[in-house]
Amino acid sequence: MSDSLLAAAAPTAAPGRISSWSLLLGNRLAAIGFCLLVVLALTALLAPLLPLPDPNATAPAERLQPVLSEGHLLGTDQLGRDMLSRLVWGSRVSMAVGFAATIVAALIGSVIGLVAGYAGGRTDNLVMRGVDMLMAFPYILLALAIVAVLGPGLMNALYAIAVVNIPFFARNVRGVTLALARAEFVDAARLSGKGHLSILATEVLPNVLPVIVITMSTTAGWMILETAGLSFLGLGAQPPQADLGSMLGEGRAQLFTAPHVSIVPGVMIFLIVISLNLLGDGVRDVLDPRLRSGALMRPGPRTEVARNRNRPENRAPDAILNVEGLETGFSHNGQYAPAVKDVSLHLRAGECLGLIGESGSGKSVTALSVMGLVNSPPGLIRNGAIYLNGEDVLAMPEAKLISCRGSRVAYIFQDPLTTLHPMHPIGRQIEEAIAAHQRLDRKHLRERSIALLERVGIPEAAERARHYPHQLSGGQRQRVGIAMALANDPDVIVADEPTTALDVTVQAQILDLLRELQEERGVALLFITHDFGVVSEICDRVAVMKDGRVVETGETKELLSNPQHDYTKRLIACVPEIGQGREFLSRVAPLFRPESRS
Ligand SMILES: Nc1ncnc2c1ncn2[C@@H]1O[C@H](COP(=O)(O)OP(=O)(O)OP(=O)(O)O)[C@@H](O)[C@H]1O
Repeated sequence: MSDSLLAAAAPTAAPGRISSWSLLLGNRLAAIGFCLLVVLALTALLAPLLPLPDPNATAPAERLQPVLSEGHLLGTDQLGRDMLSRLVWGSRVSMAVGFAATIVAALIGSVIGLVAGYAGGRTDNLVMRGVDMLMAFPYILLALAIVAVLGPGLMNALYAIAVVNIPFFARNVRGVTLALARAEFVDAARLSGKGHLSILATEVLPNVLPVIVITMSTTAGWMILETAGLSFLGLGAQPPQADLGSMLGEGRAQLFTAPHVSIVPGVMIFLIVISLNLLGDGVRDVLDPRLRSGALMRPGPRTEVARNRNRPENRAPDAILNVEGLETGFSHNGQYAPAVKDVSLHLRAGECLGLIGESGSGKSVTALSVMGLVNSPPGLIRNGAIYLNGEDVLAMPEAKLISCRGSRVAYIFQDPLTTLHPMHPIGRQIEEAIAAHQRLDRKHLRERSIALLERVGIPEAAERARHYPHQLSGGQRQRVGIAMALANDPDVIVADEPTTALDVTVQAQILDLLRELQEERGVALLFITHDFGVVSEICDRVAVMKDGRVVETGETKELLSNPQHDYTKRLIACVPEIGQGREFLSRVAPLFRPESRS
């Protein structure tokens, strides 16, 4: 278990607000980049105050002194000038030009990208073709051409480098803006009457900002290199003024006799660029709340399990799946908060257990914990045991757990459009699900996938197998999801609100299909829902969850006719009956006011 998760397993702390600053410095690499950059930038800024010799004062008698020679810490160059002094003054020039060019390119490029991506259509086409034309030239050739027109000199090098980098910003920002311009929260802002400028500034820009910052951080280093390149070619800093590129250029002739003359500015360029890149990554993480919470990090293959978890041994002997004392939570910045606590459930072969509760009560976290599918980070199973046919899933080796997914426990999710791959035909996706666990040749895979599609009620299955998810209706897609879950004859199917996104008639058909399949194959079904109507249709038993705990369990009929817990009573009261109308609303609304909640 990683350090952070060991920390997470420590006593629970209330999640507090952590400043962006401490988050940035908490990222070790970003902190190193930041400290390095501060030291380099301060040294460059304070160059006039430092006790350094004149960087341009030549001393032919002292030419090419080695590093650590008397009076010259970094030696001297071919004209006897002090390398340390030239390095500090040269870094000052290179950084100033690199940063200034970055800001100019970022400002102009981002505005172009924002306008093109937001406006779309013709404007986008026109603007982006212009940008493409700029990008079509090799950048160094373009920079050389600009300097050739404007004449050599540092300012002209700055303009040239800013211009050649504008397309990178424009392209990156335009790509993100294009997707954002069609996002629902932007539509909502439009509907609320906001103008284009205000939408761009308040809705789009904050989401694009991390992209701008990360592009700035990577291109700033790049631009310092490009400035150095132009100066190296004699088109940037003009003698006797030093910048890192011109120092490199001057050192070229002494590469073998006095390598320090080129190595010293080379190392400095490396340090500046690496510190910028490290800091840029850290800043991006702090700016994006999803990265900050770990939500965009690549999760591990299974949910982390605390080593010192309580592992209850008691379990229902005839159950195929036992969840005992499960506690799963999430840790952010070392602070752990449980999402489900002390959850115990059991499920027998051929039985359907409903898991019901309001949104956020912990149903999905419980269901995903069964196969270690809660993303870690930030997820952590801190306590409990999950027995599948008597074997503790949480103690299984990783390879075994992965092989159980789909073959012994399969999942059906709410929205098959997000779980089916949009680029592959559905038949192929079912074949892949089978091939993950069974060695079959192509012909048999195809036959089996068509048989499964037929079994779940897809008409003309052989033809439909070639269709893509977007060519099917919502109900048909869910049938494909069910076919995939059945692909390897699992013992348990976890269905996480499989009918919520469907209309009532399709919902009824899917429930019938699940019931039929369950009876036919003897599979155990853990059915997650908000809806007692659905529970009464399909579930043999039901567990009611509230605030991460199971508050009541029982046979469906018994629980519906004689609920014990207040919360269950309120949930049942919410099931409307035809013809109740206003009377129903006036009866139910007060039950869910804060003062009546327990
Ligand atoms: N990645 C996460 N980081 C932090 N908290 C999370 C994360 N995922 C879920 N939670 C929290 O866990 C709790 C339980 O969430 P869960 O998704 O299990 O609810 P649910 O009962 O399935 O709700 P719904 O019916 O809306 O799907 C919620 O409070 C949620 O905020």
